[in-house]
Amino acid sequence: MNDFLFRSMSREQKAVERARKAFLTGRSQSLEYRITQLKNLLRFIRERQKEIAEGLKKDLRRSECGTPLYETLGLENEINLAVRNLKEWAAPRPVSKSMMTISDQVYIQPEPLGVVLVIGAWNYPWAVTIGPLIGAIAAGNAAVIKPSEELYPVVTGGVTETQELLKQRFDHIFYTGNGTVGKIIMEAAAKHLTPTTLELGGKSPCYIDSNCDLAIACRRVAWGKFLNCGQTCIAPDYILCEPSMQDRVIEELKKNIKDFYTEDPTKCLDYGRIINQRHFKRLMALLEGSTIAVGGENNESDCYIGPTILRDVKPDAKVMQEEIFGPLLPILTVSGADEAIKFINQREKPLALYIFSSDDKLIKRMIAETSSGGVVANDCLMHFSVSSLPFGGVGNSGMGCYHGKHGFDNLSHLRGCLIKKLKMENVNKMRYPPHTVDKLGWARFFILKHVDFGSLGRMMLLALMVIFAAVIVQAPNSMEFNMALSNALCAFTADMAYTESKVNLNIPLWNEEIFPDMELEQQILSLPIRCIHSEEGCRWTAQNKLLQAHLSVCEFNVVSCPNRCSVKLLRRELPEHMQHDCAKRKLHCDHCGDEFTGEAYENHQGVCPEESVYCENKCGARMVRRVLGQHSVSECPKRKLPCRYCKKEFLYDTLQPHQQQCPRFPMQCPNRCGTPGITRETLMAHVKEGCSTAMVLCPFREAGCKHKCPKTAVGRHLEEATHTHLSLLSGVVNRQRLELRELRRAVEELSGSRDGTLLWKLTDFSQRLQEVKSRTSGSLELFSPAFYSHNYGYRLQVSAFPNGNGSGEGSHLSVYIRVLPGEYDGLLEWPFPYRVSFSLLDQSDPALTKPQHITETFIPDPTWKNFQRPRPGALGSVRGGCLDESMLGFGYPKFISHEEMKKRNYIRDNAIFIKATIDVVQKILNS
Ligand SMILES: NC(=O)c1ccc[n+]([C@@H]2O[C@H](COP(=O)([O-])OP(=O)(O)OC[C@H]3O[C@@H](n4cnc5c(N)ncnc54)[C@H](O)[C@@H]3O)[C@@H](O)[C@H]2O)c1
Ligand SMILES: CCCCCCCCCCCCCCCCCC=O
Repeated sequence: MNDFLFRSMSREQKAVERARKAFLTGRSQSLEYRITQLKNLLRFIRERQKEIAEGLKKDLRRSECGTPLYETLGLENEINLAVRNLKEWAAPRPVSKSMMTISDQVYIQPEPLGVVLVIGAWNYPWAVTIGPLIGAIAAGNAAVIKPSEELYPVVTGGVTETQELLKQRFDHIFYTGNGTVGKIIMEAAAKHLTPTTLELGGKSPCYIDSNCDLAIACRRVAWGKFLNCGQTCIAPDYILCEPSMQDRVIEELKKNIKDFYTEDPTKCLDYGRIINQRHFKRLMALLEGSTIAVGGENNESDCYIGPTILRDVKPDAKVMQEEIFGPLLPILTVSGADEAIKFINQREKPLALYIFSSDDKLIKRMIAETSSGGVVANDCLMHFSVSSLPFGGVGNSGMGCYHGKHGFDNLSHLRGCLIKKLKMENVNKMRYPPHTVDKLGWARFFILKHVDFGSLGRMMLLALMVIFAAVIVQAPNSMEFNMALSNALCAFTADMAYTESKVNLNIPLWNEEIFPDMELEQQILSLPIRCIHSEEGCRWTAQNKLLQAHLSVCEFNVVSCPNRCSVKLLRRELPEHMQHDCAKRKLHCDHCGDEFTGEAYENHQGVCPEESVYCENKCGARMVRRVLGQHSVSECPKRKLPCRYCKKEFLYDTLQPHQQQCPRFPMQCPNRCGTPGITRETLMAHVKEGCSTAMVLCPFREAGCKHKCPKTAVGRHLEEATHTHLSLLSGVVNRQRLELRELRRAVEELSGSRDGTLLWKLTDFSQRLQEVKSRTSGSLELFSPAFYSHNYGYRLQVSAFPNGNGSGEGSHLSVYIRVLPGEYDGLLEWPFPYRVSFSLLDQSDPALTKPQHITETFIPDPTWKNFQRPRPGALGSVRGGCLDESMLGFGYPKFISHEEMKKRNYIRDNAIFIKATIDVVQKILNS
């Protein structure tokens, strides 16, 4: 493949391409290679046990022991089994021969398929991914693995990536998951005619017969159902029992739920959680319409659903319409086994069927009259752990199977092999034209006879065929032929008796009588022959009668291992087998000297306490394994230890340096104040703020107190210096008052208008008027904000006496204007020269009546003192207190009478508006 093409491929294409390329090198075919890979896989599982269990704890809240118990131990067993038996599984498998193939080699040769795609699910992610992988490796395949995205989203990707993967060509797809996706997988596989294994699910029924020990049955059902929070493909989905048993079944299940998971399963480490909120919601919806007998507690945020039992569930209830895959256990009542069988058969074929009964006949009958992927009597789930049983579904629950040799076979192509020689053409003549009745008779004989010959029998038959061939050629249709054949058979059958072979030939002999022919027998036995294993390489030739003796020593003869390990192999392979492979061979461990069988030795390897090993922490130390534990825990400089203070883990030799910087390291206050719990990271703050002996400034430092004393003496200082602090504070108040005044002035400056118009609103008018009227002396003058006659012009202010002053006092509203000291006075013409107008605005609605404002206008009297230039430096307003108050404003003491004011809407919402306008000549405005 050229580099450019490879780079332009998708991630999935690349993975498959890489696997295929590796497969085509042929290296996965050698048994040694397969065994090494399996052993590597075993080591990986053992080394990563902790991480594997931790991952599942996070996903499913599986307890730490749950994962080894239900997943990885089983995988270890599967690998050991494959390693032990691979040679036998992968060897050619001789099959029975017919007369037609008696002299041929006929066998099945398992061969690798190529690249297998394994798609796993999330509920037992290791069992359903690595399990098939073991079969794939053992069978000599390459494999691409796609675990469920629930577990490793970053590594694997989700549906899109899987679908991309499915576009590739595989030699087998092994899918575990739900049936809907199963159909997608099959459809994709069909494009390349890829064989597919589908490990699906379904509703696995559990029939509890009235004839059984209910306490034990319910204990086993409760275990099988609530394990992994019910998320087990073969969990009992629902119970079928007779109505009279229902209450007792519920009571027993309830008792066991409590025994396994305590009164409060939320706190029990052995009780798991639902994988995600989507499934949580799905399960909660399944409860609709059913009666909860036990449990039902739930918490969505924690994905928790307690072990729940539903009673009197009807077949059409929601919970009975799909695989539950969660901790809900419906009970349906049936009249007995007949109805249970009918109920099961009316539904899709389940992945598992559970029957609890003490009646063996009933168990056998239920097995005979139903169908399911697997069946277990008087227990749940346990068939999954029996490697010799095929594990898989049927119909809707899947197709194909695995575990042990079944996985090997499923992922191998079992190739039929027939190897003939270009000889014995005379025998073959019976199939060549011209076809005759005699030839057909012989063909019938050769085709229909299936025999299992021992080696000697085979040889005899061969002799028979030689004779047959000779005769059929010379006298194909004569008496002579029949006689010769009969004689030959007599010799043959005599020999059979002698060898005690089980050959039972029922050859059609045209009803002729058979008689012994000693001479012919001798002739046959004296024939020079080659060893029956000559094709395999045996060079032995001698008289026929010596064959038996030869075979007992022939290197090419198949023999059973004398250790009774059940392996059959060529005699010449025996020494090698007995020395290296035999599971029952005796071995001494070089390290501890103990004796083991081969099988036990394999398990002993890697764990022998006397073997010298390097420290796993890579500290370089070497020691016997026996002391490794002690070394790792208490001596190894590379062992990990948690810091006593911050609890983070460090290598032993970096712990010391860490503690010199650890932020949680306990420290003493340098002032020796004795405060406990100070750490390196809090020390600075403590010394600065918390330490009782640290020198601190007086709290009145902002007011000007310079006193400094230990924190503990602050109280005394505060008592002693009350006077000083008060006078400092009054200074602060005065300063702030001045600042406030300054600020107010600045605000007024900014808010006052600069276009010669003031619109001034006086609120609460009647209250103010009332207030002044009730006073015995003095009047109330209200001041407008200051405003400017124009930009850079005169600074002015209007004042009003609500109750009047001078001649208007008590009867009128008086209005005046004042010239205030302003910023630009030095630039202006003096005395103030511009015409001034006052208006009291009529607030009537202009849409209803034309407003009639009261307006008075005057030209300033140039002799009036207040129209002269104000004293420089006297900036401010009258209210600011900086203006000479003797400088009276100019205006109208009788601007408008109180009576007049009431007539129209001069007062509205208790407010009046006074408008003042300064007529500045245009020339000034333009300048
Ligand atoms: N027979 C068994 O051995 C076995 C084991 C475990 C689970 N199950 C069954 O699996 C089901 C639960 O698993 P799940 O299906 O929820 O697991 P899941 O969601 O993990 O899906 C299974 C696999 O299918 C892939 N997938 C999902 N949608 C896909 C799509 N549209 N195209 C291609 N691939 C897609 C996922 O990536 C995943 O690898 C249950 O029915 C259970 O009984 C069966
Ligand atoms: C005598 C002590 C033996 C303990 C052995 C326990 C083995 C338990 C086997 C449980 C099987 C778990 C089912 C896993 C199914 C995975 C596929 C489906 O979801």
